[in-house]
Amino acid sequence: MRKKIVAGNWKMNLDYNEGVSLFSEIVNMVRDERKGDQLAIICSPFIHLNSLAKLGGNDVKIGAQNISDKESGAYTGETSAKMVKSVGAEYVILGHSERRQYFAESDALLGEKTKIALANGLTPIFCIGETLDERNNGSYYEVLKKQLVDGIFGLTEEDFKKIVIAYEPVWAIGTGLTASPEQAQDIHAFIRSEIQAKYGFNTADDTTILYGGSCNPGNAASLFAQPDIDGGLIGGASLKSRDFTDIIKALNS
Ligand SMILES: O=C(CO)COP(=O)(O)O
Repeated sequence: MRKKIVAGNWKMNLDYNEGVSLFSEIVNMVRDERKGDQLAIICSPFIHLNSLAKLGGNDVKIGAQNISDKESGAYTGETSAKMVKSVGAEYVILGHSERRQYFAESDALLGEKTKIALANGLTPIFCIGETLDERNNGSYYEVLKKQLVDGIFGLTEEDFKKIVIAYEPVWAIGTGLTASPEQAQDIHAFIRSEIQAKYGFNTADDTTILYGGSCNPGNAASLFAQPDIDGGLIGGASLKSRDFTDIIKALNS
């Protein structure tokens, strides 16, 4: 049975005190709303991880938004998977379009980061998504397939079973333009069929695939009602405790 997940991506927002305070609110609210088999995750900047992991308990899990592709050593400014794991984080977002676009992260690099995350006991939330041009010129299935093949289809089946995938159309991120439930379902079914072709039915059926891109309390329920959408990766709305909790509630509707 695949897990239902709502994960917040705080991106580069909130100083330390603001982060701890928002997270405490989220934990208190989520505790009352979350059903036992559902997972709430907050992916914060590195600075917050240690404190949030102590506050979250079983109600809200913690993830990072990036890790180094190296184990350790003379890489000034980098943070390793082992360091992230050592403070109690369990997840890491990899392949986010902002990292692909602004930090030139390639599929090959992301493949390395995925392996190093898994080797250190972190669960990657691996993002893929097409740009507006790629949507308009009809190349998006090809683009998404390449991101899957070059990024994560090199994993053994045992490792692949541990990861979470997020479909985030770049044109929907932070724009207020959400993919319609039908558009998102179409892509999620496509992703699942590619996983099935590579790893077989059971692995495909068990893989959690999240939708991300202007997901909010008003549209979450109709997205999550689609058969291949298993929850969301939430940017802006994860910075408001009520909105984030309402999106978790939408998993039940
Ligand atoms: O990038 C996202 C989550 O990773 C989505 O961001 P928004 O929800 O702000 O569109």
